[in-house]
Amino acid sequence: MTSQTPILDVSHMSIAFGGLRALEDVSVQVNENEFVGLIGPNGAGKTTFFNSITGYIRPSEGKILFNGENLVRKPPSKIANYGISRTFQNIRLFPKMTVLDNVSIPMHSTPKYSVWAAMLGLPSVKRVQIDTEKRALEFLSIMGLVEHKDRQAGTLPYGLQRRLEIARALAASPKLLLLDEPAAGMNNDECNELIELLRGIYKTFNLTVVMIEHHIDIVMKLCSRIYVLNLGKVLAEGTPKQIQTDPQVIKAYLGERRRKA
Ligand SMILES: Nc1ncnc2c1ncn2[C@@H]1O[C@H](COP(=O)(O)OP(=O)(O)OP(=O)(O)O)[C@@H](O)[C@H]1O
Repeated sequence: MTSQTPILDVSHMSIAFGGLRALEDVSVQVNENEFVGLIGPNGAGKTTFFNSITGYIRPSEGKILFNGENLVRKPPSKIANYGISRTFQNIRLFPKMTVLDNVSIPMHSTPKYSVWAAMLGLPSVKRVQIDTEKRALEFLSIMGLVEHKDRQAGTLPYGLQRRLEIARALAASPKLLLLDEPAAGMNNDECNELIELLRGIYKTFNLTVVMIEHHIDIVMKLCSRIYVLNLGKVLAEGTPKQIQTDPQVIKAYLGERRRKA
């Protein structure tokens, strides 16, 4: 890692659920424009790590700095406004709403008009709504979803719902995008398409990305650096090559996945 100030600086963070230490003394630094992987066995604490950054779980110890701002004790809505968006392991869309509306909603989180203007139906409100729809369609186009724009989100095949989740996260204009198992449940072809899509949006939107993923080939292809969590602790950190050849990582995680593959 270079010596620049990290955009995300998590230091000595611990989280316990009753007697279970889900995270223990975890320190993770991510530089601007990095694409970082977070891997590890089931129950290692990866999603808990995302939940703490996004304000869903409060750490018992440690600091979470984003662009120098301490996120600990801040509510999820405020953290989202700082420029952190995420997707969820269990897809969280509005299933009864259209695909287009699912992407438009995050753009309304900071409306560019007053309540009065909206109530009076002023032309400025209409203009903002047209702009919002145009931008939402652009995100759908990037994610290959335009042809499905009028469908109810819940009726999309699983792989497309995952893509829609990413489009939604992008619509909030994040600086930092947290992807929680974006390839879960996808077949090989879908995984290959996802790699290209993620590579594209990472470059186009100048993003910083942290991705949890069990498909190791996806992590190895996209990430320049990887953290490995095991039993709530950072087991290793390094380049894909370093991680793939680390005996501790092979023992705790990669060996098991290779046997399954
Ligand atoms: N809200 C909660 N209450 C109690 N225990 C929890 C809670 N959330 C997570 N845990 C526990 O904390 C540990 C870490 O869970 P976490 O979901 O972060 O793991 P993970 O690495 O994301 O696993 P997976 O790869 O299976 O998604 C697990 O033992 C889990 O059962």
